[in-house]
Amino acid sequence: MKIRIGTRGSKLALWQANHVASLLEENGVETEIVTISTKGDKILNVSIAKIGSKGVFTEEIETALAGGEIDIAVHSAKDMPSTLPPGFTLIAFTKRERPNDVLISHLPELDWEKSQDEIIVGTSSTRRKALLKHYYPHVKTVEMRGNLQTRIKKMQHGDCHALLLAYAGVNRMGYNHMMAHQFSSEQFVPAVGQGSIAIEIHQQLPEDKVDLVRKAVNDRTTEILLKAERSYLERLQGGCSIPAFALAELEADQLQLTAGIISLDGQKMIKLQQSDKLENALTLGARLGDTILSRGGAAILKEIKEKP
Ligand SMILES: NCc1[nH]cc(CCC(=O)O)c1CC(=O)O
Repeated sequence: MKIRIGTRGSKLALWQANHVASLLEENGVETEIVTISTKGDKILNVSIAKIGSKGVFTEEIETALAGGEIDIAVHSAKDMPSTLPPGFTLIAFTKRERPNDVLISHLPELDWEKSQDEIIVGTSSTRRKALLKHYYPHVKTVEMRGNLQTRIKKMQHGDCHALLLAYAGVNRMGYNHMMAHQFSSEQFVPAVGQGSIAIEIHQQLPEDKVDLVRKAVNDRTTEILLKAERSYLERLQGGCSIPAFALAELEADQLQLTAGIISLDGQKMIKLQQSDKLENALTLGARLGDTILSRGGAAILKEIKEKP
């Protein structure tokens, strides 16, 4: 049997698609990679938060899934909205690697925490901007869009001193030598799904192909962790553009979910932790979402929506 894999064309996306292809091929499945360009790839001069619509990196790929041109789509789990359009589901998640954020810089002498000088960090993530304002108010941020390679070029041209990125992407692209600082996931709680790769399908995909893909690609533990995180995000009714964060971890045989939301100016942060049994991943996420909404989260979301 052959599985046609749809992906965006950035180097990170292609790395991820190739990773999934090798997992399938190790299981004796033939693969073909089909590259698809999305709105998020084409519009580079506007921040994702401003493009506004959910799924800016997924729409064209979903059209190909629905049309049967591809069997599965490979995405960074983080880029997937909590609610997919009707007919689409995520059927597998690769084993999550380190979920934390890192600072990378081309300046070897950058001692970023001690520096008395003004430091400019490139990022377009509302979560990262707000967390920087919260913990490191002396740091300035500049908008930074485009794929990793484009961002690094912009940094080297002087747009910023450092970039705030996911460890996973930096590691996949081989930029570890530029890491200037690693944030702990307790301080900079990651975005929902960060560090894992998700497989999306349209419901028309035959059962035997679904089983094959799940068997070769899915990591059961990661799937449970992301279920809890995504259920939290769903309660907040947000995609990757709201400054929310969540990280689920296994503690003994319990699921521990740390989640929250932060105002865009970094002033108000709500961050809570709850635990439950593994089989209650969905209700854990939903319950923590409700708690966070009622303890000020709803007000923060309202403020963000009303911001011109
Ligand atoms: N929004 C872009 C995006 N989507 C996934 C990753 C990194 C890889 C991952 O989290 O799995 C990145 C880049 C970044 O945030 O640094």
